[in-house]
Amino acid sequence: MTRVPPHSGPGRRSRGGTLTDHLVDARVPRDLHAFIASLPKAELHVHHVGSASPRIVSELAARHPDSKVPSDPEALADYFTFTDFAHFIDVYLSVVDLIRTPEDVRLLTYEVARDMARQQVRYAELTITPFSSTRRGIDERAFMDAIEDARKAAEAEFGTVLRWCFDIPGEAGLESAEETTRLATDDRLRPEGLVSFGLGGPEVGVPRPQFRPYFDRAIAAGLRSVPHAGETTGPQTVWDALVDLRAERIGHGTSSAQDPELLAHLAEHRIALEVCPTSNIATRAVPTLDEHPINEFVRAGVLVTINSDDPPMFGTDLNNEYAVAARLLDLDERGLADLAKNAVEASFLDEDGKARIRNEIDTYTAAWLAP
Ligand SMILES: Nc1ncnc2c1ncn2[C@@H]1O[C@H](CCC(=O)c2cccc(C(=O)O)c2)[C@@H](O)[C@H]1O
Ligand SMILES: [Zn+2]
Repeated sequence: MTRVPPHSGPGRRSRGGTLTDHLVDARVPRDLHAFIASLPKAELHVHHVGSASPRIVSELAARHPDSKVPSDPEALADYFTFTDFAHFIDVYLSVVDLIRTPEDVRLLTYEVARDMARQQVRYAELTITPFSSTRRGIDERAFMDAIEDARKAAEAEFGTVLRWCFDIPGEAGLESAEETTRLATDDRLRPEGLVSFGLGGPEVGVPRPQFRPYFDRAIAAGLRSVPHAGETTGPQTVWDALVDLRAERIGHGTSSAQDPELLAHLAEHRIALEVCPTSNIATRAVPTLDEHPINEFVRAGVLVTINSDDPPMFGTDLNNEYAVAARLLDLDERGLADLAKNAVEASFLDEDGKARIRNEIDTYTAAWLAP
């Protein structure tokens, strides 16, 4: 197995910069960017289709000219500019429509793993929405085989360990909840890599409690509960995710900062927030990075993890999200290493696997700081 060398960003724009140039913050010292690039990491909140690189999306758009997704990378960057969250979901679904065959699924999954390996991601829990693919005609058995084939190839070739989170696209209603639960709990179908069960899509008009019976079935089948909550709605949505869906982690949880009692509860019970800073700006969930509540989370003692959500769509990658966190939290190398270890702690990897990555992080950081 060969380690994929770190590289500076997710790809090169035709005008010579990288997709994240406009986000790489000059206020973060260059050597911190270098430290981050080779820092071993774990990622807990990142979406399958949302991670399709511009190259993959362009290639698939060229195969399907009937799609409204541009095949030109330059036009694609403009296409991935959103006026609000609903607009983001529309664009997201237009990319979902490009994934039409099991081979598309396998290619996408393998290439996402390659991009992660380039950023020294040792372990990732990738959120997949199987309902969105099976309802568009991809055979369920072929879908599972495609993601498992890519997962095993990526681990063998890149050393990146992938696990799956299957999530319900909440706005698609209880039909999608039933289908997602069936795919996640039927022993003849559920893939070996499946570890958790989530809930994504718009939160407005999609109350969490209605999904309790489905999360009960998923948890009874041994899956861990990790719904999105508090991304575009208030702290009550986070409370509902904790109480009704028995969430062990919260996707985003941005509005938790509005409720000191909720922050104290999250901290006391070590319920991690899967924070995705640039996502929150790109979807307009938070107006500007300087207004992001990540500092409130840290001050309250909440277990904060850093994630990229849908990196190419948001013109970022995981390394850049760590650089954003370094600036917002004023972190040095040790602070960044602690962030990386938070994600390891909050992951559903077994204890041996956690110890292995934690040791890698500590060894790397010590070597970096050695005089
Ligand atoms: N930041 C995010 N916050 C929330 N979700 C996010 C985020 N990023 C990515 N997602 C993904 O977007 C999907 C949305 C899919 C969806 O809403 C929908 C609605 C109606 C029909 C269908 C369909 O497939 O027929 C799908 C979710 O499954 C989720 O995994
Ligand atoms: Zn998400």
